[in-house]
Amino acid sequence: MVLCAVRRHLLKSSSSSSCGAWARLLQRGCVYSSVHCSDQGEIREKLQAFPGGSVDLLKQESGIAVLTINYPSRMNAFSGSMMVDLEERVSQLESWIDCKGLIVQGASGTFCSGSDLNAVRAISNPQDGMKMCMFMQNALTRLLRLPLISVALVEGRALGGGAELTTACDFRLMASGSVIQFVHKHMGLVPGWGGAARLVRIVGSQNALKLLGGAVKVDPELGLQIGLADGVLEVPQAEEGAGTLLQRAENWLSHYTNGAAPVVQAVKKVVLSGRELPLSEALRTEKDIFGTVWGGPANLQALASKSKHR
Ligand SMILES: CCCC(=O)SCCNC(=O)CCNC(=O)[C@H](O)C(C)(C)COP(=O)(O)OP(=O)(O)OC[C@H]1O[C@@H](n2cnc3c(N)ncnc32)[C@H](O)[C@@H]1OP(=O)(O)O
Repeated sequence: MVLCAVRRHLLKSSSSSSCGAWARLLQRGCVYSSVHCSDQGEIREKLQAFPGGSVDLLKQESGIAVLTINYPSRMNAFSGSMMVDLEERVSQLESWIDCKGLIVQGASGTFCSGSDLNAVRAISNPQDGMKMCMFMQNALTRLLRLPLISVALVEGRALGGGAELTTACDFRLMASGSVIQFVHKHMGLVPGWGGAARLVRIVGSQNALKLLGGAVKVDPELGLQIGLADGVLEVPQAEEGAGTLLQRAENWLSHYTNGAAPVVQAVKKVVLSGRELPLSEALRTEKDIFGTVWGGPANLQALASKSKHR
């Protein structure tokens, strides 16, 4: 119910800024609206029965947030309570007015090894499996639709649901030695957190079929070649200091997040509507979003500075 209220608030504030089509797109953030509202409590309760680890959010003054998947003793696998945590962190990001960027990373040198297999074994009946899948589809769809530019910083392994999580970000940066692998077939599964639908849009259906059908290990070189990776970062040597990989990722992301928050957010919104809406609706949405930045502070400042684009 709380989540529904947040969403209503978001929709209201989006509509009042004359972005009706954008508001409708946000509304689509709930892939399964019944999951989002009425069944939410029941699913949350079931997921909370499998505790462990956490998903941590650090919002920085720069407008860049860091989301950390944190369960090192299980290679950052998602326990049930971490799925609920993730959804709550996404809600917090949805209501962050000054957001510009997000880095999604794993704790302790590895990204995420998918679902916690202990929880998977305990909820292996199809009904509960589908509810978990719908919950994660909703959370990850809302993550991808945030009005900010997101990047998955993949260090170590991103396996199964962890590989799916990388596709819910706008970009993927692979650290040297890292691997993204959709291991689902080896587990007698297919992606269920929306990872297949998103993968097809990122690498095309031929490559997606190869990656899923062959459970291919994607290293940084292959990642760049097929467009799954947007960049490769060298893992810094120990003497260079802790946290340096994250700093490198922040530097990389800053090329896209420099500038005023409303403009960065508008960039993401026009791209998202272009990708998700039919052309006529996307054009109308683009016009509405254009209206929110035209004559705005960043636009007026740029006009006053007589800048040349050399
Ligand atoms: C729709 C979602 C579908 C899914 O995500 S299904 C899950 C897909 N993921 C997997 O199957 C990953 C299975 N794990 C592995 O392959 C290996 O543990 C992995 C990640 C390559 C790491 O190998 P190693 O470096 O040799 O380390 P290790 O095996 O000793 O693991 C360290 C501890 O972490 C645990 N762990 C790793 N992945 C886990 C998982 N997904 N769920 C639950 N526990 C997991 C592992 O059991 C081990 O724990 P412990 O030290 O034996 O208590």
